[in-house]
Amino acid sequence: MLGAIADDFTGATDLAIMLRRTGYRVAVAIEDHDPGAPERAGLDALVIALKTRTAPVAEAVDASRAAVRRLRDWGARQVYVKYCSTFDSTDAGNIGPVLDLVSAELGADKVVVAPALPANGRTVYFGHLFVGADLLEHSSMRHHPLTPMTRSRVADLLRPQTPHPVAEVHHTTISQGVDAVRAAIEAAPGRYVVVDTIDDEDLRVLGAAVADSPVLSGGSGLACGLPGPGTPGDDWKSVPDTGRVVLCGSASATTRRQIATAARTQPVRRVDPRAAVHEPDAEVGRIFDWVRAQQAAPVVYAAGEPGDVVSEIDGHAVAPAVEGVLAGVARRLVDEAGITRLLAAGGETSGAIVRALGIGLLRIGPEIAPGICWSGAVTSTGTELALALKSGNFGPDDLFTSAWDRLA
Ligand SMILES: Nc1ncnc2c1ncn2[C@@H]1O[C@H](COP(=O)(O)OP(=O)(O)O)[C@@H](O)[C@H]1O
Ligand SMILES: O=C(O)[C@@H](O)C(=O)COP(=O)(O)O
Repeated sequence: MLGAIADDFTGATDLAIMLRRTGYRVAVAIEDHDPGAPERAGLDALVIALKTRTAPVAEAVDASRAAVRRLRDWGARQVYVKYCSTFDSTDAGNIGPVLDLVSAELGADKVVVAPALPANGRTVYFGHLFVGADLLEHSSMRHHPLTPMTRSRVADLLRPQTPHPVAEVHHTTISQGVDAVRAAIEAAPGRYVVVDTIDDEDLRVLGAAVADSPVLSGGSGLACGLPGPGTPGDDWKSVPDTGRVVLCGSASATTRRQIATAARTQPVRRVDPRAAVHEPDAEVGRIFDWVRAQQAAPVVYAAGEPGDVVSEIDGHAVAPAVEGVLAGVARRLVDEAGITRLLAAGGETSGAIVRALGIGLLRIGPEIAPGICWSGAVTSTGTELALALKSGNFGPDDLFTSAWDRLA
C-alpha cells in the first residue's frame, strides 16, 4: 500500500483524486481517525489529511511522525509527502522538517521534490516554479496572508528549511527519458532533488523514474505520473439528493470569480464578519434559516471582493470567527435540515467544516475538475454525505453551478 500525508484537507483530496486516475483505490483518513481493518481492506493507497501547513514546526513534525508510523503499521512501504503546488511555506516552514523526518523514518537518502501540477498551471523549469506564465513570486501567492511566496526557485525555498543539500535536475535530462532521470537523481549532490516538470508527459517520466523510491514528495501532479496499480472501479455511491449548499470561506481570486458566476443563477449570501465575531450563534442561525428558504444550491460566502477581508474587528481575529460560523452552519444544515450534498471552498475552511461534522474517512468519488472531487463521508451522527473540498485556487468559474452534475 502507498501511504501519504497531506498538509491540508483540500490537498488530501487533490492527491487522492490524482492517485485515483492511475488506478489506486484510495481513501482519505482525517487526522488521527483510525480506519480499522475493514475500512482499509482493498485500498491501494491511504492519504492521511493533516492540518499542518502553517502549524509551528514541532507540531507539524510530531503530527507527521505519528501519521507516518500509523501508515507503516497499516502496511505502507512507501510514503508520499503532499504539499501545496505553490510550495506554500515560510523560511521557518514545515516542508523541510517534515521531509527530513519522513526520510529518516523510511531510511531514504534521495527524495524527489516535485511541486508541479501542469493541469492547474503550476510548472517547474530550471528549478523555478511558475504559476501560469508568471514566476511564483510574481503570482497572487506573493500576497498570501499566511505564506507569502516571494521567491520562485524551489531549492532556494527549501534550503532554509533543511540541513540537507538540495540539488536540481533540469529539463534537458527529463527529455532523455526514465533511465536518464533515475541516474541523474542518483548522482545528484543532495538528499533532495528538485526535478523540472512542465507537462503531464514529464510527470510520467519522473513518476516512472521514482516509482520505487521509499519517499516521494510533491504536489498532486507527481501522483498522476506514477505507474499506479490500474485497479478498476470503486464501490463509491452517491447519496440521495435532499439538499445542496456551497460554504465558501476562501478569499482567493479564483473563488471570487466562482461566487460571481454562481450569483447569476443561484442565491448567494455573505457572512457578516462583525456578527461572526460578536454574535456567532445568531449569525449561524440567520444563515441556517436563509439556506433553508432557498432553492437551487445556495452559496454562503465570506469574501466577494478583496476589500472584504479584514484581519480584526474590535480586537478580535476575523478569520477563525468566519470559519466557526461556516462550520456551525454546516453542522446545523446536516443535522437539522437533512442537507446531504455540500461543497466547501478553501483549505482552512474545509478543515473547520470537516472537523465540525466529525468526519473520519473520505471515500473518493467522481472528479469534478483537476484536483477537485466528490467524496463520500459519514458524520459523527451517522449521516451520509457527498462532500467536495475545493482548494481556493482550483476549479473553473462555473464550479458552484456545474459540480452537482457529476453526482447525477
Ligand atoms: N471577510 C473576511 N475577513 C477575514 N477573514 C476572512 C474573510 N473571509 C474569509 N476569511 C478567512 O480567510 C481564510 C481563507 O482561507 P482558506 O479557507 O484556506 O481559503 P483560501 O486559502 O482559498 O483563501 C479563512 O480562515 C476564512 O475564515
Ligand atoms: O497542491 C495544491 O495546490 C492544492 O492541493 C493545495 O494544497 C491548495 O491549498 P489551499 O488553496 O489552501 O486549499
